Amino acid sequence: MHSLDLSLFKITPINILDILLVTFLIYQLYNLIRGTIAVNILLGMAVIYSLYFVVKLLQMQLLTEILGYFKDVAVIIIVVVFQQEIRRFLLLVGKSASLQRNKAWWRYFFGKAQAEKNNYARIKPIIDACKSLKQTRTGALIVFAKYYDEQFYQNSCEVVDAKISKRLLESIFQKTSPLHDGAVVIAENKIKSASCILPLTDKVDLPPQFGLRHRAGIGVTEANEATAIIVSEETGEISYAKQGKVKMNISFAELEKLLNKDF
Ligand SMILES: Nc1ncnc2c1ncn2[C@@H]1O[C@H](COP(=O)(O)OP(=O)(O)OP(=O)(O)O)[C@@H](O)[C@H]1O
Repeated sequence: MHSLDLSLFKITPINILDILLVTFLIYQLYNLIRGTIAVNILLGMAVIYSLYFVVKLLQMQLLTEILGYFKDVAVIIIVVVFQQEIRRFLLLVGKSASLQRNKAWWRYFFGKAQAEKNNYARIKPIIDACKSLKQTRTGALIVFAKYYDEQFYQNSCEVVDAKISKRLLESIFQKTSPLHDGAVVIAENKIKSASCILPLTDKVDLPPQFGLRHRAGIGVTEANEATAIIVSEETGEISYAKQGKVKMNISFAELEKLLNKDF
């Protein structure tokens, strides 16, 4: 009599770690594509994939062959269709880790209080500018890029490369300024560029009052390791976008906290 080979079912700590890591990766992937058009594309691919197995089972040769071609190039299709999501995922895995490390070193050498004081001096002109933009109902989009990807930003931007100041931010977004259309990008503690045309998010579940400015603010945080402040021209409300998610109508105290953490 044959005995059942139980070695196949042996669960080792490595197997558990493996399963946990795969679950974590699937969860991260789900977070990245949740609410985007990518979910529909993924569903479409799953339907075609299932169809392939059904027609193969039914021995429908012509359809099996046609769907088989599709199955063979599925990896290429995934890379092309999901390039934004893959880019975001890789950025998430790689760059944030090194940034956290830099912050930790700074705090280790100079102490937490000094680090926070230093940060407040950096973010104060931005908060002051937002206050004034809100008051005058001037639309604005300010992006904080953790890494200034020259190729990504410079193609569609005017180079500024100036010290961050309230008055400069106000002047850029003045309706009569030639640079007011588009976004300002702040990186490496400088206003690096203005008038940037950014990728729009393809999210379908956004509030109806969100137009192109909000879509661009969210879109840039999906494609890059960046956060964005959006000041609505219509309502003066301030929104904050990070990793494709947006917090609406935030207070200045909240904005300060968020910038302190992210900038
Ligand atoms: N791709 C883009 N990248 C950066 N900025 C953009 C982009 N598309 C539009 N904008 C900016 O958004 C402005 C138009 O905003 P729109 O009224 O459509 O947005 P909104 O989200 O409704 O914001 P608001 O509440 O300020 O009206 C443009 O004048 C331009 O400055």
